[in-house]
Amino acid sequence: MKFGVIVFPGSNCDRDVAWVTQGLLGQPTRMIWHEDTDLSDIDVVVIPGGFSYGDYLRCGAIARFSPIMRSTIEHANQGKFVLGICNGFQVLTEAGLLPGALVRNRDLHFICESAPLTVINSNIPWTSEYQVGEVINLPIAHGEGCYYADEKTLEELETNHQVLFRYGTDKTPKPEENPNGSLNNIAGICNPQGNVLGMMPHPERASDPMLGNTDGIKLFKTLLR
Ligand SMILES: NC(=O)CC[C@H](N)C(=O)O
Repeated sequence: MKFGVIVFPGSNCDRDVAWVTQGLLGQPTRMIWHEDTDLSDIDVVVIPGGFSYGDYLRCGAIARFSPIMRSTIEHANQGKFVLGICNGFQVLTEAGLLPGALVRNRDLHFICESAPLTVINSNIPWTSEYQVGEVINLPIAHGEGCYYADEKTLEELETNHQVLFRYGTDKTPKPEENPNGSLNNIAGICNPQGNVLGMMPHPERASDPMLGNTDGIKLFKTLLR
């Protein structure tokens, strides 16, 4: 499985992802500058976290116009894997590969902490090593992580089982366990086909045993089976 990690000006989690895919999992990994367009050798495209273009305008709103995004959309439309983490999730919604939007956190603060999440759907390749209802802890670090979508879109996400992770320790959203105000406590979703995943929490920051938490590594590992 060959991974491609996209690098925008302002990305800051690109090396962390490559450390997981290449360093920990031994998979070939290529860093891809956002002005490149060739993804022909890549199986899994990862859009990492960070502050692409300094978060000017809106997180991810400028990055989505980078040349590599046209190729990423083609890659996704061919049914191949795309993962957007944090700023990557914001870029995927801006690019229209995932529905909804990420807006300012409810309390208007940047949040940096470990968040409990419940796995809601383990029926797609990305999450198949987790159990439905399993509670995992992943770091969150964002200022615009509040997931928003209109009522119809939310309903579609729920009925199509596109919600993969919710904040909190229960499958049913518990408002008191919601760190950023995301509707339905949504922390991660996929497209209807299940090949494109976007999530605000950082699985790559909870993968190396040296960091004391490996709850995130299964997300990268499942694709290798
Ligand atoms: N860790 C990240 O990717 C941060 C994303 C974005 N810059 C935000 O603050 O919301």
